[in-house]
Amino acid sequence: MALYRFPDVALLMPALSLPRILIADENLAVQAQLAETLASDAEVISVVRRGQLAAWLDHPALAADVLLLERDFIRQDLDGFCRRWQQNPASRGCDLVLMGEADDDAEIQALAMGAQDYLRKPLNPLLLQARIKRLLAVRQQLQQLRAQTTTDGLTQVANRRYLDEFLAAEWRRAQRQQGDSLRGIGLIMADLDHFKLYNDHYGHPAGDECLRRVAAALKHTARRPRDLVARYGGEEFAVVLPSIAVAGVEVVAQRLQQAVAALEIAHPASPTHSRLTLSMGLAWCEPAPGEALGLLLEAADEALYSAKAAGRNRYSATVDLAVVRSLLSD
Ligand SMILES: Nc1nc2c(ncn2[C@@H]2O[C@H](COP(=O)(O)OP(=O)(O)OP(=O)(O)O)[C@@H](O)[C@H]2O)c(=O)[nH]1
Repeated sequence: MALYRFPDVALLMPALSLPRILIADENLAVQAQLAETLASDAEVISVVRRGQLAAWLDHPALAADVLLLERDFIRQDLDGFCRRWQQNPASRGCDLVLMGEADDDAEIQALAMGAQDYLRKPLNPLLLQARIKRLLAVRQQLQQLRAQTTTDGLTQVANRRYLDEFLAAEWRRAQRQQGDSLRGIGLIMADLDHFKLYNDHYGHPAGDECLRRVAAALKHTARRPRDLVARYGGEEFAVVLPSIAVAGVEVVAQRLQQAVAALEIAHPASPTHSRLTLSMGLAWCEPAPGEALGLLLEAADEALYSAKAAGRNRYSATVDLAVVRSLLSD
């Protein structure tokens, strides 16, 4: 599957729209029966050819919550399909339910292959509805739980744990896409200037409110579907920019700086500026096979340090890891 889908934290929040169920079955009578049974609980999409299924699964915007798959639809290599399904990050967010004959061995095999459930044919509409409702309810609970464990409680942006997961997945994706012109990853480490003095002056609750407003402004600014804003710790945020050219990183940094300036948060205790400002370290990389992700973080961190040392309220030049690599090998 060509396209990669890693949900933004906001997408992990409980969905407000109906869940989407993709039904892959060549039998039109079964399709009609399923569509009628599930229509009140889900948006139902019918797929009757294998090519259509691949197109749906490959397209992140069309992502489904559940794939209801007739065993014979895949024919010879059902086991291989299920294995690829589990390994592929693009399908990780979608539950797999197999349908087939009323046969214990087939059901055991389906569950062993990683399907969430097995529906026996001929389908009993009430049983089918009950099973799918239960699956969707569990799914929603898991999504809520995942949202809690991946979101920073104070600022509601991604937390450090999700950042690590996200960056590692993007890094691997870029490593797989050798030759792709847009496989560069930008990383901006942003730190509020003299935030200790802000806290000392206004108190911790005001400091917390300030962090919330800045986080919202960053998130509003880095808003491409695959951009990620995360709280790295304390008053430091990380902004990940997948599929970006090196020149784009500074453009985003400039916008982030403007967005924080536009908040016009007074900071009378600051020795450098009368309003709250950000310092940012910028790094960019086209990851080579085998290259460690830690280098990108280190580069952005060091660049942040130099932006602070140069007087704050500024961003560094973008550190291109290819240049660092060639300097190291000289
Ligand atoms: N209100 C509030 N403050 C926090 C939170 N997390 C970290 N801080 C504060 O952020 C401040 C960070 O201080 P420093 O690391 O010394 O840096 P700074 O004052 O921002 O100075 P520079 O980074 O050098 O510009 C400390 O006072 C922390 O207590 C939080 O969740 N809420």
